Amino acid sequence: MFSSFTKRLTSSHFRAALILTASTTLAALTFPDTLKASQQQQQQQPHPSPISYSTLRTPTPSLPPRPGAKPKPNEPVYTRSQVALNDGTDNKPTWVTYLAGVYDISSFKAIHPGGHIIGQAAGADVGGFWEVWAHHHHSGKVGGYLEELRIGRLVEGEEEHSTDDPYDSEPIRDPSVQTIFMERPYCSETPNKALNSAYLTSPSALYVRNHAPVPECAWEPEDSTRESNVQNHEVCFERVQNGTSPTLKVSDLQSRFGTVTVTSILQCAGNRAGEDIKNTGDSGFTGTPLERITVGMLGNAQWSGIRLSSILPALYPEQCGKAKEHGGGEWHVVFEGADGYEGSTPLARVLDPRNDCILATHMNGEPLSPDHGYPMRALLPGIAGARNVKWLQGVSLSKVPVDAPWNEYYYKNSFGEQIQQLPLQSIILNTTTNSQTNKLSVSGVAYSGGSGNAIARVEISTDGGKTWSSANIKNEEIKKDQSNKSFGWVRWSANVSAENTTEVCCRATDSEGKTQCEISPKQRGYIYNGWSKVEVI
Ligand code: HEM
Repeated sequence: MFSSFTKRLTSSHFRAALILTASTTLAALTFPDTLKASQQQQQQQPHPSPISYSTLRTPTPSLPPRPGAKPKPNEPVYTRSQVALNDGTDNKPTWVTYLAGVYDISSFKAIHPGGHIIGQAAGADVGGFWEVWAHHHHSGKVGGYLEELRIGRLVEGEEEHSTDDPYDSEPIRDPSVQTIFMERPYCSETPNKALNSAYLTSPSALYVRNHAPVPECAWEPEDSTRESNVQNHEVCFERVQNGTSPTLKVSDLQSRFGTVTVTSILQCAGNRAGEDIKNTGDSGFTGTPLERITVGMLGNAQWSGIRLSSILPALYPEQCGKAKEHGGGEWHVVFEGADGYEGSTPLARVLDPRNDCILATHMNGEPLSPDHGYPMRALLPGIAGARNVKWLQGVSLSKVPVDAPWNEYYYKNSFGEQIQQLPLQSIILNTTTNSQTNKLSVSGVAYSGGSGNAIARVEISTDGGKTWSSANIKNEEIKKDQSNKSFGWVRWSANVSAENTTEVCCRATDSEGKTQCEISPKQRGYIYNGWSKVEVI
């Protein structure tokens, strides 16, 4: 899936990053038709430079390259052409280079957490790929592998020097409205104040979890052409019938299937990762910039787009018919982003009209912003953010979940299952003590996650959960639209006595009577939903 997608990449960013830093062998293997054209295009054409988003683009600070593994005494020395010969074909070993080191990844390929795409660097340098998949520069795990895999060094002067920066055209972000964890790939959360200030979260404040640079399709020009570019955006629906893969324009999809607006939270599976570590011990987040995640990888918005429950049966009647007969069966919907990211979600979930799954083009009435997937993204209410693939350019059905790293290695629970549905949740966003009345005002949000059930009550405790009092839920501000369920959040507030109060906690109960537990089970650091607890100073 990934490799077929890679051939369809249109971003000159990606091509440039891969081509200019990888060997000719690699480039010829991966992008046979586009290599020369792309290089010429790079030289001849500056980046598109209209106003609005594009003039606001700024380079993000580059990361220092990972040091690589130390040279071993008397280690062999190789030329780049010798490395290129060992590209894993015809039973030859697979070698790669990084800085001056030569590495044998023949056995490592099979256990690489990023999956088989490591093969794209066979016989060549990994540096350019790691500029795109910059997690290699953050992860504590990569250095140890490099030590193990090192087999020699390059002759002096043959190291690769990256000439292109895939992160040089990121959208500008206002650091005053987001808390930034990583610049490459950009990753941030929304501060409590912004979450607490309105029923709908603004696009500029909404958390961002990118895994690679923002791709070229989102480098959008002037405000005047944003809407028309959305209409002209194309999505490839792979192997629809008789093996054909039609590419359909958004405007065609809209006129055929209509558009709807639904309200839903969007939440990263790693939200509350810091509390998870505090309450249940270390996780994969420990030691990474993401261990600082608090409660803000979350937001609530009105999303407009086309229902997948209309599109999929029309394009994939056979599979959808079977899925309906057998309660969903084995099929998965695979979403491919223009950044190389992929995710999949069971067809049964996406096909059920009650689940409000759409291909979204607008957030709160405006075209999506570059960081939130312009011109189109998957929006699967109640499903972890990681599956709501941004910069959508491909949709397909598969009998197995997609074998991308974000499905196979990341975003899985302790049982090795792909995380899909978000849990019931309530979060305290503000506490204020009034010293005159000796009252504590508490406010926050609650939502039911994957079930889409209404929130029946939110309760507050100031004695560690021995006694509870009900909060006031602001049901009146829920926006009316075409939503079939309650995937949006409710905001709530409460006034409790501040007398001897050192900590306040909250829990939510949904319309089926399900209530949050004090501490939720360990899920490899994901989807923590224990009571939200805040110290009162
Ligand atoms: C010597 C070569 C390589 C080593 C030792 C290596 C090692 C790793 C490790 C340890 C991780 C998991 C990091 C963590 O979870 O903390 C990872 C993830 C990943 N790797 Fe590699 N890798 C190599 C080459 C490549 C290449 C050439 C590519 C792309 C063509 C690639 C693509 C990825 C991707 C996409 C991920 C998922 C994380 C992300 O979103 O960036 N890797 N790799």
